[in-house]
Amino acid sequence: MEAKRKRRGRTFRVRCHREKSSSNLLRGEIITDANWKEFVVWLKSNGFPKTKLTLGNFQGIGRGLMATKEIKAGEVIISVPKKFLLTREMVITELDNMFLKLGCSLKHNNDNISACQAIALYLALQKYRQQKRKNSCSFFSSYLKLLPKNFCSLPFFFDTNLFELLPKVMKDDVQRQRQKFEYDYNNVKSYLKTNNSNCTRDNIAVAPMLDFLNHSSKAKIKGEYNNSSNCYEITTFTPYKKGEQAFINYGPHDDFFILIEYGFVLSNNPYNYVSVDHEFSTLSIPNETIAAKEEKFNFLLSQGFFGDYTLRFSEISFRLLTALRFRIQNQQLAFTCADDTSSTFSSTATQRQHRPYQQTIIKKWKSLVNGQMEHVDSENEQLVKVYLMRICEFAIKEAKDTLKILEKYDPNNLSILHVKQIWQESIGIVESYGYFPKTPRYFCL
Ligand SMILES: C[S@@+](CC[C@H](N)C(=O)[O-])C[C@H]1O[C@@H](n2cnc3c(N)ncnc32)[C@H](O)[C@@H]1O
Repeated sequence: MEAKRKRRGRTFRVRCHREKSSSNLLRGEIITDANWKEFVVWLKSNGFPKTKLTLGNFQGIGRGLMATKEIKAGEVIISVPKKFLLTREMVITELDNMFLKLGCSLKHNNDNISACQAIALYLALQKYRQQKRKNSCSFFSSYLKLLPKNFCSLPFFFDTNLFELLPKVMKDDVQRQRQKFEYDYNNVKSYLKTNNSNCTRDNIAVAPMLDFLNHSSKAKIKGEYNNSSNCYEITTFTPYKKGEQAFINYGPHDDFFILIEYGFVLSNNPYNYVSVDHEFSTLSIPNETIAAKEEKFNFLLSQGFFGDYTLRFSEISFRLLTALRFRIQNQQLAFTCADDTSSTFSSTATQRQHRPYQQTIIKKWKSLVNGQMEHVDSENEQLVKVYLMRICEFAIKEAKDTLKILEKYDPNNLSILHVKQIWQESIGIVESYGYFPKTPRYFCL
């Protein structure tokens, strides 16, 4: 009796409310709108295998799939029969039917369209029909109604100002993605006019239900086509309790890639990295002439060691270390040849006398690359640490300067938050590197 009275008290209710809120945060809320109900009926009436998953809304993530019962490690969580897969072939058949119904007499050359282009065209036409409130005759119409209404968080859509605040490596990839889009778009236009076009073959498919699964780098899964059941199956090796969100793993991707391709970022993503190519190139090394720097960069290029220098959580790329060990050797040599302060690596006549030094440097460096030697020597290793610190300081400065600029932008804009997180993660990575002092020091060598 006493216990019962206590359970009805205010503290109990507050605690219950708090527990409920925090479990909602983890578990999300089930979505039961008309579109979802129609989708479930469509799946069932067409023989889609039963799943222990339902659509939910999860705080901080959005829609995803929730376990309706306990799921054990090793269970197949989704099995998509072939007829539910929106493949290139399936879409082309649907497009042909659509064109026929529209009275289009043009014979499209289906060899000239890739899977990605055909699926995009099909989805765009379906969306257009939906907007015009025309009845869809597509087998997939119940699924198409559930596709996200917008997808604007990709850097593809960033305006020039925000685009300029992305790390350089991301900018290059976004530009490539924009060019690819332009190419695909033009190819689809040529296909519609039945002009000849050139398309590279790809192999993608859209899978109802399966495509509601969100990504987690911790999710352990296997996805493969089962030839005996003719289904694409997802097996999870991560168990889930009833009410938890189930995830798949889109691959070992860093946040640059995830933001560009999927429009979100993860915190503490173990695959994140900081690119320091620019910092390496602009590093000022005493006694290194412009000609010597160029010669060294050309040498690194010829050996396949130029660029792609990265820092990861407590890990410096071998490429960066190896390039640095090579690049700063002439500083050491410049100390030994104090009467001549110009570069060992220059090609001027006065420097030819230093060719033997150059040969020694290259020989030592090749031993490093082959793994025959670990370091050039202790002095070189000391200098490597000094220059690594400089690189870290420059990388942190760039991140902090960009974050300062981002402070002026709308703090509630999702894309701004994503870009901020990218730079904050960069600071975390650089600071995780042991040589870097927490309070920045600037060197004057
Ligand atoms: C295959 S869909 C997954 C289902 C999607 N959430 C939906 O509502 O249809 C992939 C998209 O889901 C979102 N997403 C996936 N994993 C996420 C995560 N861990 N955090 C935030 N958004 C995520 C991204 O917008 C991504 O482009």
